[in-house]
Amino acid sequence: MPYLTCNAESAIATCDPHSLKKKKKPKSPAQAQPVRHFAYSDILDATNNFSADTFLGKGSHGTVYKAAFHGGALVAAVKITKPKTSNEIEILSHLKKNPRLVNLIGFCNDQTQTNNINNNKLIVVEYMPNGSLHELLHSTKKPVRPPSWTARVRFAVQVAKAVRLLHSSEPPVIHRDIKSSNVLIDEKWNARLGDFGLAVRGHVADSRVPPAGTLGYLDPCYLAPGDLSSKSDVFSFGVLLLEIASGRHALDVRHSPPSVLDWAVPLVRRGEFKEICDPRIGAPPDMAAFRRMAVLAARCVRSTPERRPSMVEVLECLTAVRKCFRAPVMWKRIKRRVEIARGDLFHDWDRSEEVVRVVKLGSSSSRRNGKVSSVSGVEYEGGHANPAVRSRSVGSGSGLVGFGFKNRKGKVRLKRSRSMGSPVPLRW
Ligand SMILES: Nc1ncnc2c1ncn2[C@@H]1O[C@H](COP(=O)(O)OP(=O)(O)OP(=O)(O)O)[C@@H](O)[C@H]1O
Repeated sequence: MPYLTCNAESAIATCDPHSLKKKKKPKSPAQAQPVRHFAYSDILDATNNFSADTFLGKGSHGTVYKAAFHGGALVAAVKITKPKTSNEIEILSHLKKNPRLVNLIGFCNDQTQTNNINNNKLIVVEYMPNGSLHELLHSTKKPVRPPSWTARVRFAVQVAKAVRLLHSSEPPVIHRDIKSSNVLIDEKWNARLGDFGLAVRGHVADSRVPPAGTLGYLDPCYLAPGDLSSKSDVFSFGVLLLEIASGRHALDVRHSPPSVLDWAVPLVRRGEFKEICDPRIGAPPDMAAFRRMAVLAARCVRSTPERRPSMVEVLECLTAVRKCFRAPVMWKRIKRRVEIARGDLFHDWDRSEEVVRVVKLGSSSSRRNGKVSSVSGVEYEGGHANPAVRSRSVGSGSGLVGFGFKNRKGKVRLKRSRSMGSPVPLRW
């Protein structure tokens, strides 16, 4: 029987039912299929001529439609993008299909036909029916409830698995655009990493691609092609982890500082972990495990890339955290009582209503009403009504767009957003 220790002060012993050997599940149809070539006419049929009711969404590089092939026997997502598509096909076709990725099903390079849509190539990927992690975390639509702690940690582990897989493939793949809107949720409510439009394959030292990524998630040390390493993905993952823990956007001008990173890392350094917890669901029952997760996130965003953990270490740590969160209910109850008895519990999460009930110390200090400073060069989600920054990718396989500024010769140069700041160096 394996024993799991969360930390020295609150060591708990748990029987770990998850370490028991699981039966290998049969592969999903998409995993078993080779990459297919689609005729443009089939795509037109499947998307009903790219009709409005098949429209799934629009990113900074293109549009995505839902496609039903063979009378609905195969439901997929068709992405029409200009600069990113070829790169995405190239990257995905070299990766083994994996349940943690939004896998490639096929593509259409029917030159004569696709001329109708400005020479765009089309990529067909697995359809993710439950939207993105960004929508789950930040949707204000009722009755959408924010994900529970168990679900959040599960999503974090699943994304970490996806990134570890990319970094350990031969040659390694660096995603360069890890963010909540690129984490899609499949039919079983599992997270998968998608959008490989900015990904780079091969040995990094050879890479000459200009820096690219999304404001708020972009590694501030990645300023030139030679700076790229897998640790840039680790940085973006750290920001994502803070977003998952706090429910705050990576950048949100309603807050000061607007960057989740600039706000959360000092709290981690001061040991104010409960302040980081998403107030909509309150502190998790296992604060020791949460602390580990928050410290891990802070280590991922360290200002020195070499001092950031590898994705192997990140995954190991998150897997341990997940086990604490999945500890049998009886153990959780006992631990919770101990925490209450010693005054360690700040919030009580009433599961039936999923509302935050303050048990001790009155209400938590508000972190939503801070003075807001503006962030230059960022786009607001849903126009001016919502000042949360819409996290759009910048740059492409061929150049950096949007995040930089044009000099007199018209060339785009990288501009560091003031709102990003550089992460506070950590001592642990
Ligand atoms: N495989 C898919 N299944 C279902 N919906 C998808 C799929 N891929 C993308 N979408 C949806 O389509 C929309 C646009 O996705 P896309 O990847 O082009 O842009 P993005 O990630 O939102 O932004 P950016 O291009 O800046 O990274 C998103 O809302 C996303 O949820």
